[in-house]
Amino acid sequence: MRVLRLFDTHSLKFRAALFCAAFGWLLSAVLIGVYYLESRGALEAMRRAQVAALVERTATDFDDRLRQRQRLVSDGAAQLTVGAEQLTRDAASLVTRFSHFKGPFSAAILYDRHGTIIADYPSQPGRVGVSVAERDYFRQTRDTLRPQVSDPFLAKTGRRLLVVTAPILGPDGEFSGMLAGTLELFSQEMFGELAGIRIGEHGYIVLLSKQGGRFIYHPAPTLIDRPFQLAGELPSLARALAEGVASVGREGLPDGGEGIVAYRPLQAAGWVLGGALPAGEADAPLLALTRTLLGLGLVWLLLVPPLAWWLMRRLLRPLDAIETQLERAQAGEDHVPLAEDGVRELAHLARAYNRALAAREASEADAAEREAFFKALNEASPLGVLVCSRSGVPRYVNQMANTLLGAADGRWLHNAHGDDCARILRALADAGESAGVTQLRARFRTPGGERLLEASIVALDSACCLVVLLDITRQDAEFQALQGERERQAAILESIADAVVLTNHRDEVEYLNAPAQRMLGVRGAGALGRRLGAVVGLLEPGSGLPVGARVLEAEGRKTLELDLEAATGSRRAVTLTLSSVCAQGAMQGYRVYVLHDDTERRAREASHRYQALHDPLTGLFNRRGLETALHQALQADGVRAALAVLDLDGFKAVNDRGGHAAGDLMLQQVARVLAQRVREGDTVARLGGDEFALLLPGCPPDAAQQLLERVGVEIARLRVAAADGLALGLSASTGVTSLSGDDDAATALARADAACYRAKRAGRDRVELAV
Ligand SMILES: Nc1nc2c(ncn2[C@@H]2O[C@H](COP(=O)(O)OP(=O)(O)OP(=O)(O)O)[C@@H](O)[C@H]2O)c(=O)[nH]1
Repeated sequence: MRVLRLFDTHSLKFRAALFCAAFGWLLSAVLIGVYYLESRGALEAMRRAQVAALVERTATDFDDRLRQRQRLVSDGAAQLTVGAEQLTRDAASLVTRFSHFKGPFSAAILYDRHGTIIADYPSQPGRVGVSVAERDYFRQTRDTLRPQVSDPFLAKTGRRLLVVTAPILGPDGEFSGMLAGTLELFSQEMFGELAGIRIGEHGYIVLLSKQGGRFIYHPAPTLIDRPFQLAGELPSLARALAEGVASVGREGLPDGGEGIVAYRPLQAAGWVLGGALPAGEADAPLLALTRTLLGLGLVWLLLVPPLAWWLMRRLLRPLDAIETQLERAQAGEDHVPLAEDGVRELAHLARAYNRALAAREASEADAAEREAFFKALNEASPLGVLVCSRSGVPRYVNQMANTLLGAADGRWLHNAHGDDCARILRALADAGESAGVTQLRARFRTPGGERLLEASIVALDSACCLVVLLDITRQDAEFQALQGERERQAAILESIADAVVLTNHRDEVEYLNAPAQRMLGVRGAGALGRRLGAVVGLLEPGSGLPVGARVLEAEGRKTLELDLEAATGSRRAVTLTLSSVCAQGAMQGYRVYVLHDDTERRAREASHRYQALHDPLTGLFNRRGLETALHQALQADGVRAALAVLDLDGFKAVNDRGGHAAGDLMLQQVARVLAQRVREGDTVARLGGDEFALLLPGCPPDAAQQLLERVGVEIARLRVAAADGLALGLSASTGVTSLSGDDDAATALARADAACYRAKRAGRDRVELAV
């Protein structure tokens, strides 16, 4: 079980330890990898340097030895400045000069110019007379006249020999022959040491011929002089041969296998000295290192998890303390603050827990205090407060709730009316689904009588509801009474013919009766809540300017005549009676508008006014109309006007011959002529019979006279038909006067009338100015 707990993948310790272990593994893998690669590089470099150094050292040594011998032979040849014949003749004695060759060489040999051995020292039977004309070293010596070192060759004695040559020149510098020193290739003085040189344990030195096609020396004697194919993947050897430079690398060995090789050409002979360290030996330290690293890695692999686990346990130990504390706190034991030590994050956690603990204790104390306060409040509350389950089982009932419900035994729903009880139970069950408060009214039969209670229900949690009960029995009775009163008032208002509109303190329509709806051209619901000014226009008659209720109140006018423009755009004349509701509280600022439709009355009055001032036959003003206009003109400051009285001539004859209808027609035609000739603002009146008058404000007498003369001409052209078919005409006599400031209507008219009379007497059909 304990082991299983170790591998709890949800545990923080397990995860942290796993993370640490994984990190440790990864880090160590990276370090080991880097170390391995570094070491491999260093070992390789070291191995290459080792092989290259040994090859270089050996090659330098052999180069020195060969050069030393080349110098010896060259110096000897240089001392023999003899012609070919002399050389052949004195060869036996000349060769003895080179007795000092013994040591560095095994023998000194003289050749004639054709490559035939002519003398040797020490003498060896069978050597003199042998021809080397076809050998490379002879041809090259002869052709280049420079010292040469031959490739090793197998002598008849079975020994492997080497020849170092130099040309013998005659007095004229011609080729006379050749001096050579022979030496055994594997003598101690030359390459005999090669067999003893080792690179590491299995590494060895080889010597390759110039073309690299065969081994001059190889530790395996069977390979010596055996030609081999230079494989393409030996770049270091190829480079050493082709470019004559030293090179080192890891590649195939000339004798097969693979390893680290180094090649260095011998300058004196043009051969190539090579060193080879087989890969097996070269890589042995690397293999050992790899094994060591793998071993260490394995140990680290096994060691890291327990280490990480141990470390995490140590680091997270304060977490166990926190867990224990929290369990104790949950079990209701005393709250003990956590120690705020350990790693910083856990110390922060402990500090945060301690703060939360302190805050919780403070809020618990606060809650307890508040609970006591609310309990006291509930007991003293005029509201019934009840906490019950969703099925209505009470858990807390205050004093007032018991009183209101009339049941102290907890069966508070027992007294509720059947329907109401079911509604309350449904509301309790549904409470909380919509976050708000559910309000309903329920009737209860209590010992004190029937009660109507308003219950506000709100869910406290998934199991409990709070019910607040308010006794509204009396308010309901009052409301019912008020409702009845309202209905009565509404019936009265609906039965009267006038429009009644009630507006509130913001001038918004609160009520309007059916006549008002008709008059305003709106339906009740459409106008309610809108400002009266937006629903209907109350306009001053004549000017058409809007009139507001506040203006009317400010002017102290309660009843006045207005024009009403309805929402439909139609206008009508109304009499408005405005009264403010004299009440404090909710109705303050309310106004009642009573609108009486005055259209007919005002039309009738207008007709009367018109008839009183106008002549019905011609539509012109009558005498009273003229007198009114005359009176107004005389009252104006700086009066300046002309007044004309015009009387028709011979009208009686028109009447008599044409009949009364023809007379009326003539009168109407004359009226039209007069009305057409005057300006706007002038007044034309028929004073009676065939007598007319014109009041021309602002018109000087001369201009009036001229105007009326033109009018006279037009009147003279008028014709009406008589009964006998004849056309009847007439003329007009006119008297004109100017109004003066001293005039009144009568004197002015009399003066104009007198002028008219004078025109008549003067022969009619003319205009006379008053004097
Ligand atoms: N058709 C018609 N005749 C009317 C009306 N009022 C008055 N009369 C007649 O008009 C006539 C006026 O008489 P006079 O003033 O003598 O007529 P007159 O022929 O023009 O005479 P002088 O003015 O002297 O030129 C009378 O015969 C009236 O009966 C009316 O409203 N219609």
